[in-house]
Amino acid sequence: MTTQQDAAVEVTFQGLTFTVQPRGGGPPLELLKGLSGAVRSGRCLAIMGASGAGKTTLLDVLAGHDYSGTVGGKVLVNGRPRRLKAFLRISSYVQQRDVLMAAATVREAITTAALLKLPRAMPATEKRARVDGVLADMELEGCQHTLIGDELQNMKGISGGQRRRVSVGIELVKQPQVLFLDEPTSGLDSEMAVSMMETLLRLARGGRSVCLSIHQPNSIITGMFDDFMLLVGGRAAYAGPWSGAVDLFASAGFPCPQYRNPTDHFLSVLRDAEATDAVVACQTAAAPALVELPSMDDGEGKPGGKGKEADEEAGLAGVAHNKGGALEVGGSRAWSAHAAGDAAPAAVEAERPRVPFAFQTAVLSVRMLRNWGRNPMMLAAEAVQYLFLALFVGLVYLQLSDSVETGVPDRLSSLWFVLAILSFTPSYTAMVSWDSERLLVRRETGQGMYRPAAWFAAKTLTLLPVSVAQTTTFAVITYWMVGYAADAGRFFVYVALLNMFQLTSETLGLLCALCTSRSTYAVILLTFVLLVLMTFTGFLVTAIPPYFGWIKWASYLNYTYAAMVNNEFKGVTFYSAADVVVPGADLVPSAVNNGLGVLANGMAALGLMVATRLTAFLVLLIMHRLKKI
Ligand SMILES: Nc1ncnc2c1ncn2[C@@H]1O[C@H](COP(=O)(O)OP(=O)(O)OP(=O)(O)O)[C@@H](O)[C@H]1O
Repeated sequence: MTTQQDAAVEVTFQGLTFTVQPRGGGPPLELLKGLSGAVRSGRCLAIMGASGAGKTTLLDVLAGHDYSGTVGGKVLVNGRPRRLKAFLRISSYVQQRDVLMAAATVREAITTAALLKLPRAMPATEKRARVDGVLADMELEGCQHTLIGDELQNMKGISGGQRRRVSVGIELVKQPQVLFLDEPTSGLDSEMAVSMMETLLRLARGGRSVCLSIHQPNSIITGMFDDFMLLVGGRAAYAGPWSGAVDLFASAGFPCPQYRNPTDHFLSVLRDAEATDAVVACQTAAAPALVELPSMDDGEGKPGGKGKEADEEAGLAGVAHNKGGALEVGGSRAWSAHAAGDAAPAAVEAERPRVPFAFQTAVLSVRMLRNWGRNPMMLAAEAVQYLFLALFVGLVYLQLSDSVETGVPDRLSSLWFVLAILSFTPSYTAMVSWDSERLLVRRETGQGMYRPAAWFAAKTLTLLPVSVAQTTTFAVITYWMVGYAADAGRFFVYVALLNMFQLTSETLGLLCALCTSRSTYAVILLTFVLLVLMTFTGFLVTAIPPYFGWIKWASYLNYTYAAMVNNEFKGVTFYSAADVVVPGADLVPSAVNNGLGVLANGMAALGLMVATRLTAFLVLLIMHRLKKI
């Protein structure tokens, strides 16, 4: 795999600036201050600097990753303005944090990436070969069948170094020509860090352009750098071949002491503001080769003479022509248009998924099912929870009588209690589940691996049978233990109403989680919404103030409760202490009786279930667009 070289791609940047508006107000912050350099084919550019120097920001901007600021300056791909959408197709970005599915094995994680990232038309044997190649390249063959795991979930798995390799491997399946990595060696011991660097160097030598940020490299690792960029406060203290860095510091008056790791020396010099200014001034004057941009007038201005293929790969061929078909590669018109496009975050388009929606949904469904299969305790805990709550309700209201004095109020409160349980339980479960998936969905949809709609469809498809099984079990136990009307028709209506209700609650939990950036906020929002809705079912408050009247009509709790009460009371009789027969219909409290029958209330509940689901779907799409998930 490392030997495959489609086309050499060189990314150059000149006068790159990045400015953000601080959230707390104040003047704009310039995080990158006129940086120039190049990520060259077959070479490895290492970016170093103290914490907060701007390494991640630079990688984000170069990789075209999601950012919320204004970019200035030029980013060229093989000498031509970068077209972000096309560039994302030929490049990959491995972020600092490993966001992986804990319940997948190493091979499964890379296979899923291959299925979703590679064209559907590619034969399965070829995809398998690609996965094998990645496993070999990343030296993961020995642990390919080991679970990735997660300490927080108490799931034993692969080591930290192997996790980093899996993250890189997931990006390598599409054989990117340019690879950006944010601190690929962080958290690894020195031996693993060296091994990771060797792997990356091998990839570079295979024809890729590799750009990485790094912290505290040891001398073996620094010996592997081809090109080097040293940042200090968003400025470049050095940008050029690694071999020239020591000389530059020496010429600025800061020679590296013998036997000292040069990178340690550089960082210690840059701690002093005056010394930093001296080094930056020296660097500006020296302008090493790395900074020089290829000639923009030269359509073949790229290494290896593979300009045409590389341009096509970068998607540049189309934009390089004006309306008349004449080349406009170096023209300022074309240039400024693209620079502006890159500067606007809204224009950042992720790589388009190349596999059909149905296939994405199928792959994700299999992964979700496998996740449940590997976490039997998760499913079992939920089942036990429903079972326990059903038995609890059954025992509290065991075999209610037909007495007007006791049976009627207890029936009303038991039905309300059942709904209270099915309001909180599924919604909180959905919220917790989204919280554990949020980062993974963000990374994968952000990279265009699949559409958010495919995730939503897979979630709905896989969740539905489980929810129905859980709720139906809950309904059967409560119905017969409590002793509601012994009538098959009423029983099935009860089961159907509870299933719709459970799904709406589950969706409401997801909706609250999608609308908020943190689980804490989601809990607050969901609790508030549910408590408000529960207040106005007619059970807790009989005379609802007119200004709150509208809540009742928008509440799925109101319709479901009214349907359940009508289903239980209408057409049956109850007995008072004086043995007077009272028709059940007369015992439905006026506050609960909303004037609609069982069917009409059920249809309203169904409509709200669909509406809530659609709203959650739309919010997911909007949040994805706004890069907020
Ligand atoms: N959106 C933002 N708004 C304000 N300041 C920001 C924003 N993003 C980054 N910064 C600031 O920009 C500086 C550079 O951040 P960056 O994450 O690029 O540093 P870094 O060199 O990668 O640091 P580290 O090595 O600790 O990861 C930091 O001071 C950071 O606080």
